[in-house]
Amino acid sequence: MLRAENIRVIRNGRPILDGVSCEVPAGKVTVILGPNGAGKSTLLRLFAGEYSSDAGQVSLGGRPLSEWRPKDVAKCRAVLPQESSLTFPFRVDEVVLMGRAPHVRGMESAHDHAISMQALQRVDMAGKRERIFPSLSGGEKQRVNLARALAQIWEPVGANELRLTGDAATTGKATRVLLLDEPTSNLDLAHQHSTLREAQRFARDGATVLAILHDLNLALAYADQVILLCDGRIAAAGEIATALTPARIREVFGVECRFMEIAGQGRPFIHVLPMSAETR
Ligand SMILES: Nc1ncnc2c1ncn2[C@@H]1O[C@H](COP(=O)(O)OP(=O)(O)OP(=O)(O)O)[C@@H](O)[C@H]1O
Repeated sequence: MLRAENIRVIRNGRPILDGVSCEVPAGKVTVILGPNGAGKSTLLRLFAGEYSSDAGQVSLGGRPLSEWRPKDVAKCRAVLPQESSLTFPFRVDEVVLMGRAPHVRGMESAHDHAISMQALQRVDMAGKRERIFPSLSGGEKQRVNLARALAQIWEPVGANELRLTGDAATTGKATRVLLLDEPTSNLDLAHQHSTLREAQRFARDGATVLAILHDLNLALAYADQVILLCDGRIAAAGEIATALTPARIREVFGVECRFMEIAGQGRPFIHVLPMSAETR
């Protein structure tokens, strides 16, 4: 479980997150939604340990992130960034194997290779495992990076090994955290869904999954919980069915929409109504 308590982040003298408190539970998919500039990536990067806050605290598994040893946290928290900066001509399978680095002593084992191969299969890239990473398309790179993140947290690491405190320690649960910054942004329709199904599979297996999405319909299809950000503050948070409503969407995104249902399809979807000339 991840927790943010009363977070304030200031950039250029201006708060870009202010008074943000939220919980991201294990076993669920939590999606961060909000307009451009709302603070979504900033919040995710705090949980990823890439930023620190000017006030408040971020904790993982009941312990402040600042107290985690980097080598412990790398065993149980994987991050899919928005863009890959990898330009060296590594092969695809080598890139995925890098995800196993926190677990490797000496050389990678046959087990590490097997995990990397399974992760590549999950993102439908096993057939391109010998390709040179920088030569891949944007969407293919994104899927390989997802495989690397999945390989990193493929297996739960025991609570004792991670020296967990609080709830996580008393229940003896292992912690796995998957942080996804716009994981579907470069993907075709089928791979958008398979990526989020994979994230959902990890969550159902006990992992804490937090993803930034722009597509409200993908959020409705895969999220259990949402954190709706607007101007650096939380506009709504909680179960998606109660937190995401047409009124909130109007308030936060400034668009009119209807929730529609197809009989037998389970979750509703959103139909955004065309903007009138006055509201444009
Ligand atoms: N280093 C920085 N210096 C100044 N302003 C920053 C810095 N980093 C972020 N910001 C500002 O903070 C706000 C939140 O940025 P953030 O990237 O978290 O938004 P976001 O919700 O992820 O947006 P998007 O949907 O466009 O990706 C934006 O207005 C951005 O310009």
